[in-house]
Amino acid sequence: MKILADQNMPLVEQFFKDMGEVERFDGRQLTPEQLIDVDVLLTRSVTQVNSELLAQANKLSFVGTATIGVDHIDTDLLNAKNIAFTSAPGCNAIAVAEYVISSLFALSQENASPLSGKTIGIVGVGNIGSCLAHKLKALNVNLLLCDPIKHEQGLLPEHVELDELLAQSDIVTFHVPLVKTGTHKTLHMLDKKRLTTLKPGLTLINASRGDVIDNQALLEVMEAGAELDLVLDVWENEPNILTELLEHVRYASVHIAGHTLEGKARGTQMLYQSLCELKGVNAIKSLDDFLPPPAIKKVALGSSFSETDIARLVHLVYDVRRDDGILLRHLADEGFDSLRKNYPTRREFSTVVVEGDSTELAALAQLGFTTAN
Ligand SMILES: NC(=O)c1ccc[n+]([C@@H]2O[C@H](COP(=O)([O-])OP(=O)(O)OC[C@H]3O[C@@H](n4cnc5c(N)ncnc54)[C@H](O)[C@@H]3O)[C@@H](O)[C@H]2O)c1
Ligand SMILES: O=C(O)[C@H](O)[C@H](O)COP(=O)(O)O
Repeated sequence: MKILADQNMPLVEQFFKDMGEVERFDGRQLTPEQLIDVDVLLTRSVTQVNSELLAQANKLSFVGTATIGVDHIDTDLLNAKNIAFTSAPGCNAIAVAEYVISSLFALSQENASPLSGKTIGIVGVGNIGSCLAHKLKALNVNLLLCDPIKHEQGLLPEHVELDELLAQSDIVTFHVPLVKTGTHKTLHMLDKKRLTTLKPGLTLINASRGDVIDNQALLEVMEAGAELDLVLDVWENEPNILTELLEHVRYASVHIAGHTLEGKARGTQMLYQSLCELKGVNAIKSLDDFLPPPAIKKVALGSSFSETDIARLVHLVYDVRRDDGILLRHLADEGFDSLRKNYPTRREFSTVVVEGDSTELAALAQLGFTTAN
């Protein structure tokens, strides 16, 4: 079996080497010719899987993307060609939720404004939105949730309409898929009209897809003096982003919110599990077989613990300002894709064991840390 995998997908050889011959490709440069005689194609988000790419795919029986977003895949085409398809729902939910929490604490610190008591609106309450909501409940904030699809399914009675959520929140964070048409389309969900009505002081976080916010319109409202705190991980037209927007953004990163070591590796593992299921073989390999130990393994707490201390602990594991600095200093000389490819290792909160008898231990466990008395 010939397996073609994106060069930025970790642990492919470890998971798949017993199932076939593994070859790597550059996600943005894959050509139709490279798919001749290939049985399995494993991608990340930058490869457009469409009729043009599959024109010469004579043996392809399985396509997997190690991402939750599937806007780069023509799933109808795969269906029509009887090619099995799988994505990796939830693989990076923890990573993105931790990116948002790191951003919230960084803003709270820099604005000298405690997080406690703030109203946070979450738009899109799927894997990421619900993981984030669960973690935020540990932090004494008010939550507003917007997901009309879940609401229609009877799964989110507390759903708040987007415009009401934007008006009532101090911070709004987007976790929707990119949907270009239909009643619930998310393309330019924040268009010029909505952007001009946002209240001064609002924090906007986008770690979903760049096209959810009209970037040109955002630049125009910022240039016209809008007082918004912007945290942007995703951009329209990646990798050729609107660089003029950067000077208006508090924390800017290169689409890495989901790029913890665990988040990316879980995506590979989920594709391995799906292919094993399709081939009727036991999926005996697991992430624990391959992940290295973290640099910081254990932290001991004192007996009294404040919000500032939780922020310090979060930033000990991951401070979003590290990634902001990398983008600002190196975008021009390295380029967007290269910064993503060479992203420094980031681990999840759960890799750190927090010891102590503080009453805050339960909150830290809910945030995702491993705790021990
Ligand atoms: N920046 C990153 O690194 C990164 C990482 C992971 C995912 N993402 C993006 O985030 C998106 C969400 O990820 P997820 O794992 O939570 O996906 P998910 O499919 O589990 O959840 C998406 C949720 O959005 C809801 N939704 C759809 N249209 C909506 C609308 N118009 N208004 C409000 N809610 C709407 C859906 O009902 C669903 O509950 C992905 O599709 C992907 O594009 C980005
Ligand atoms: O949709 C997703 O899961 C994420 O956006 C994903 O992490 C994107 O990153 P990439 O696949 O390009 O590494």
